[in-house]
Amino acid sequence: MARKIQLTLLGCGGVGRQLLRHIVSTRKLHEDQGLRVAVMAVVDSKSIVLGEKNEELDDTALLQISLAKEKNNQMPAGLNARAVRKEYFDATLAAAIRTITEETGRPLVVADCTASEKIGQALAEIADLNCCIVLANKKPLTSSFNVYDRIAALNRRYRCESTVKQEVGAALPVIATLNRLLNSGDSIRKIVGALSGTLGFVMSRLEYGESFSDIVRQAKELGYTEPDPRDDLGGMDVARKALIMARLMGWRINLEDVEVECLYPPSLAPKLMSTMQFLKGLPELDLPMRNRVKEAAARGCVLRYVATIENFHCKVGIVEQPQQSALGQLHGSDNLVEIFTRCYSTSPLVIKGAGAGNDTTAAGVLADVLDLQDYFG
Ligand SMILES: NC(=O)C1=CN([C@@H]2O[C@H](COP(=O)(O)OP(=O)(O)OC[C@H]3O[C@@H](n4cnc5c(N)ncnc54)[C@H](OP(=O)(O)O)[C@@H]3O)[C@@H](O)[C@H]2O)C=CC1
Ligand SMILES: N[C@@H](CC=O)C(=O)O
Repeated sequence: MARKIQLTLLGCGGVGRQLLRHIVSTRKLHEDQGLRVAVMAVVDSKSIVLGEKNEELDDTALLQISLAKEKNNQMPAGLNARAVRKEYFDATLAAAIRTITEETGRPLVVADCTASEKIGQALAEIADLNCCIVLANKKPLTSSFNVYDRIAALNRRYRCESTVKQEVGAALPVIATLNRLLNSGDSIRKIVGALSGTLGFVMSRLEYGESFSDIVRQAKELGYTEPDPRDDLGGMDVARKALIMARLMGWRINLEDVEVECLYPPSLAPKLMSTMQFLKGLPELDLPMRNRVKEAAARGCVLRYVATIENFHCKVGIVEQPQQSALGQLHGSDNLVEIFTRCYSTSPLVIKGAGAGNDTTAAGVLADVLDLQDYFG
């Protein structure tokens, strides 16, 4: 009898849809390992789809959901499912999760693949229900300590590898590495990293003379950017990743404490225009960016968007790097993290690999879900 990991998926956008496909395509692999990922519910911003009679959603339903959300952003009609409730509110999310755990009498993994800020409160309530939580969404871990502490209290029953290094799959575990270092009593002195697939892609493409606005558009098409690319270009996405690492080290700091360099002017801010209007306005940044790249090149350097975490301070912004340095050599959406500790003092522990993308992020989420298998008897 296979060990069943019950899962509820929150968010069925680029990452969530891909996660459903990964779950279906890895059935045989997991079966051979005596495991089954049983998707009990899929939730988007408007509805929740639950399996019939507390049963999991079957693979046909999972693929139908993934396809329909991709095609027209709607949950499909005529599913073999118990309920599709419209007008779904975050306030009822924890109640729905409680019902699933009570009715099935089994624990549940809740995977947050939304980009929602508001969902943090519901996740904190879900954490109180003793569920396991997996996050691709960085916002719940970077908002108030009321939410953070309740999720963090789950200890080994929450996983967030995809928030920091979405490409981990199973290969580049930054969070797991930090946890191992901390648990072994090593002290982390400094972390320096290029943590954004989008900004890595943008900075390295600028070296080939492409225009800033074109590269950003490509990054969006490739699924590297956040739903609103201003989260990336404004530095907030990198700031959140830095904050997640800082809080993991026990620092009681907030997003406002992170020093952030924003790459677009206030005239293009979200409160003034939509994402589409922003993309249209981006060419005004082409020339200043081109000049900045040229000036750095005259000094034998390239531009990289770097996070530095040191002495209870996090800073994210563009830094000129010598072309031959490890950061200067990064290409495309590759990310790189250098961790300096008592044990790794002169030669840092380095983690490097391919950057953002829905496929790799979903694989990272799935790896985190499977990592929780010991909680499912
Ligand atoms: N793409 C990448 O490379 C990486 C992404 N991430 C993170 O993964 C997360 C998902 O990204 P992505 O898939 O691109 O985002 P999308 O915007 O494509 O999808 C977000 C999904 O969340 C749903 N949603 C929004 N609010 C709620 C809510 N309150 N309750 C339930 N569902 C909700 C949306 O519903 P609806 O469909 O109805 O609009 C949508 O299905 C983000 O937090 C991102 O930062 C992390 C690492 C890498
Ligand atoms: N937009 C992010 C995606 C993952 O966090 C990035 O570009 O790195």
